[in-house]
Amino acid sequence: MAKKQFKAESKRLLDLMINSIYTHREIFIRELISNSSDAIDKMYYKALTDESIRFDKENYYIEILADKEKRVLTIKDTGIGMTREEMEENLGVIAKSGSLAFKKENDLKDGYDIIGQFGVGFYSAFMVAEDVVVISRAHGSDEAWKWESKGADGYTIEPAQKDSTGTEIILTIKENTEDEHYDDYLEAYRLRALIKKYSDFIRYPIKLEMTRSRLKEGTENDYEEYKELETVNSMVPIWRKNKNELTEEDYESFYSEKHYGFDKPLKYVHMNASGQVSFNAILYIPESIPFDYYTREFEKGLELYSSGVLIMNKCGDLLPDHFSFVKGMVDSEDLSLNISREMLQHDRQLKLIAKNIKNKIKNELLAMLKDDREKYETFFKAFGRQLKFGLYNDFGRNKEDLQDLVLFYSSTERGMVTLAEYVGRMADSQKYIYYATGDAPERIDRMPQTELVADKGYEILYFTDDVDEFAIRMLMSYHDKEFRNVSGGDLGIETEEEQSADGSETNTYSSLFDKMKSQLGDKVTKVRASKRLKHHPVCLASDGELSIEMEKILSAMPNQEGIKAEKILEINTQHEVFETLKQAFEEDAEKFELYTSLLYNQARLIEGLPIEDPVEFTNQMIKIMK
Ligand SMILES: Nc1ncnc2c1ncn2[C@@H]1O[C@H](COP(=O)(O)OP(=O)(O)OP(=O)(O)O)[C@@H](O)[C@H]1O
Repeated sequence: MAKKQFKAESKRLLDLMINSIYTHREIFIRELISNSSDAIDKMYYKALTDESIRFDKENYYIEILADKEKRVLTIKDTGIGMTREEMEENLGVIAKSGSLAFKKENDLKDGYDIIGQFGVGFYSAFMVAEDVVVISRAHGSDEAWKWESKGADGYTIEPAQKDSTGTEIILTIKENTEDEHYDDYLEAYRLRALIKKYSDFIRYPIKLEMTRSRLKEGTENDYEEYKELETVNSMVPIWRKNKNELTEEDYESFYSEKHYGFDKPLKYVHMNASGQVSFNAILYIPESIPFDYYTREFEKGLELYSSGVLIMNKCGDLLPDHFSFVKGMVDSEDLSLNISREMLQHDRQLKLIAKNIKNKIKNELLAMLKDDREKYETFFKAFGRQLKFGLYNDFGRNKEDLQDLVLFYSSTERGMVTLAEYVGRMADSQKYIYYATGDAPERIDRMPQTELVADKGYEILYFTDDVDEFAIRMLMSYHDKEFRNVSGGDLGIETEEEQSADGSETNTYSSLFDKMKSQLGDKVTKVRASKRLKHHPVCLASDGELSIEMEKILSAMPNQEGIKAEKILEINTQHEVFETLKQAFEEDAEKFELYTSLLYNQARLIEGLPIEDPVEFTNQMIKIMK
């Protein structure tokens, strides 16, 4: 029998195929199963137009058998098979796809499931096999043919024996090497996992031969091994089913089957989109935070399928960072896959799908916020931080998507509120949206800086997360209402009369304040009479771009230690302590110095800032206690 040679280009191509197209050897099984599925599909389509063919479902399946001793893995199907010519054309010419040709000839529109299109998948078998035999009998033919190849050397075709229509691919699996454990592909449990991973939604049964053991008949503890075919794949993808037929339990079991999380999903969304781009998606919002969510190791993304075949485990491009908590899958036939089917060409369709998904998640969250507040707050507890990071990132580019989804603790409502709710409640006289920063609501409640705003009866948003103030600064305003830190300069509250009174107070005591300032040096930029303090003698404020809270956060980061907020020491001139201070200013320089230092340190303590010299501070306390 004459050995036919691959054309020179084909040889190189085959070499490329085997060594560089695919990153994971294991996908050979996906490729061969997809071919078998295509071959059965072709029978199905033929039966649609040819009355002589009956398509009885039970006769169409794929079988996978592994023989460890002989190192042989066989993939059999009852599909359309190949004639001798088809073998020549499809297996002898790389990048020739009989499946694509079939799709074109039969004018199959999108929506049909034929998977093959590049004419290369078959050769991935050479990544794991040293020898590949294909025995096939075409539909309507009574002869069978055997194709055999060891790779780049070429192939042979000869007559063969086969009783029924279909194809058998017989792989002699390579010996193990230091780097690669080829034996894996002969282990039933491993094969089962691979089939589940890549080909779970192939529409025809994939039957895997499993070795099991049972008690020998007539014996009490004598076991024997036997072989049994087990259907491994789920076949009908849940996302193709009619939504009305599916129950909450169906979605929940899909969530756990796919290992999207160990929790119960808080919400699921089933999308069937058509139009500019058609795709199906099942998305989940988890109930609890994955343990690695707020770490660098966390990888966002959705599973991506094309015609039911897994293309990517985590396609990050499908989700914006601020919705990175979403789990689930997308299936679309409109994607431009690259030849390895492992990646997508950066494509318009994918962008369109991502945009649709983003809008859908946003709307679902808004709906949850409106209709099920308790659930939304559970969600926000877990992932609210990520939404706030989203507001801050990319220079606030996503604020339209996110500003109505964030919640903050409210001083008057004693619970979480939206910005819209806050603004809706604002009094006519109120110019700004006020916020205060601190570790916890209870601590912020007691902050002297909140006194004036709270006394006016205005609501204050409590920022307890590191990211809050940064996010809000990026947002700048909400529906034309600007944000104001209660510790900041102009609070827009005082009447003109009050303002000039405060101004004149600062003037009245200017020499006293100057003296305090010169003692404190660079520690503060200014000492002034406070407009906001009611019951406390002293506080720190900052007028500049950077608040004291932001300084705390930034200085905890590496290489940011030098960042300082402008600090202003504010003194309550109505407080009785101020009387003592005034007296000391007139009469006792040493006492004045002591009081200035103590007041400054108290202001730092209230602000949650460390005291620069704790020993000196306690010595000073002892001095006044004596
Ligand atoms: N099990 C099979 N039964 C019938 N024909 C097959 C079978 N396997 C492969 N073929 C034929 O061989 C051709 C080449 O297969 P190959 O896997 O290389 O490419 P493909 O499936 O067409 O495209 P892709 O590279 O996108 O998978 C197929 O198009 C099909 O015509």
